[in-house]
Amino acid sequence: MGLLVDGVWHNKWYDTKSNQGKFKREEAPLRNWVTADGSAGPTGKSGFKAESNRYHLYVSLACPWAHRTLIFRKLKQLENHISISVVSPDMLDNGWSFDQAAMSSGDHLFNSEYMHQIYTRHDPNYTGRVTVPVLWDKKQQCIVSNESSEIIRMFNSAFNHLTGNTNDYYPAELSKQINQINDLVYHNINNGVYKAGFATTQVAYEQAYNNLFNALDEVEALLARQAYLVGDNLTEADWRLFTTLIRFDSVYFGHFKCNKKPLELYPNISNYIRALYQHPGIAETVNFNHIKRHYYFSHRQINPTQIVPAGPEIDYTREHDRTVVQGN
Ligand SMILES: N[C@@H](CCC(=O)N[C@@H](CS)C(=O)NCC(=O)O)C(=O)O
Repeated sequence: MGLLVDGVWHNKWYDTKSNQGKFKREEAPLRNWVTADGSAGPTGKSGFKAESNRYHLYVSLACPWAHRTLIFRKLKQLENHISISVVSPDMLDNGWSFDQAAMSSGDHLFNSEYMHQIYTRHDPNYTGRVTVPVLWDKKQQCIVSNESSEIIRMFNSAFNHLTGNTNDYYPAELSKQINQINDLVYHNINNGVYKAGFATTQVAYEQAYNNLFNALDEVEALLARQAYLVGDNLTEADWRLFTTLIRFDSVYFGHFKCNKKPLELYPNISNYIRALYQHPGIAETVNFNHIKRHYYFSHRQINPTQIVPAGPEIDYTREHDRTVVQGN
């Protein structure tokens, strides 16, 4: 784990000392948008037109942020249009790697050894963390974006003319409600588990833990009244929450000490997780080998023995009580 400074890799863990033991996630810096006609998106430059086989997605199957983009690639039938490479779950002194002996697919574009080489290919003097997911433009040989919440919005709509898939997970009339729930989920749950797990003071940990379980209680109450986060249709908000929930009992409960209750004990949340898991195409985007191996093996300051737990055994294919959504 580390970062690039002027294009040179430095092995360094997150700095929590300067922030009262709290983990603070940095903003992703590369924020261009692929659009249907190549015009500029809400941020960044123009020139990234949606074209078949022009873009490549670098992901980790362990990472909840990258998982969102894989889900949208699947839901929006983009698999024949956007190629992918999968990094190894082991994120050690050189950061994400393409070690095929350690479960990586290899880098299909450049045969690189490490993910940081993709960032320096984009900018030889790059400074910053080397995160996944990354959306790469094969035409201009540069990174389009390294922000998952924006990559899924591009996938949601920019390629519709190529795929004919017009399912909309961020419909204009629901955008306000979706943004609102995303806000609660992002700060307290998606990032909340990391704030608990990476905290280096008791106070910072307990604060994150309390915020996390309060937010889960809110979600549990909401899911008692309706099938999904924003009514009866699946939206982006559900997929953003799902990638954290599916990792919860296997990783965050133990490794990140988010152990008030496993999600299996929340009647509505557990049914909801199964409904999303069983949605066509989704189960094949979930890989518990990568997920467990990444966290338990890579975070040596949290788990110095690097032993990967054998359990838990949870059957996500069991029946659920959510209504099946047609169309989306
Ligand atoms: N804001 C980014 C966050 C991505 C992110 O933090 N990914 C993690 C993996 S789960 C990563 O690559 N971390 C490496 C690091 O922080 O050095 C997004 O949502 O795309």
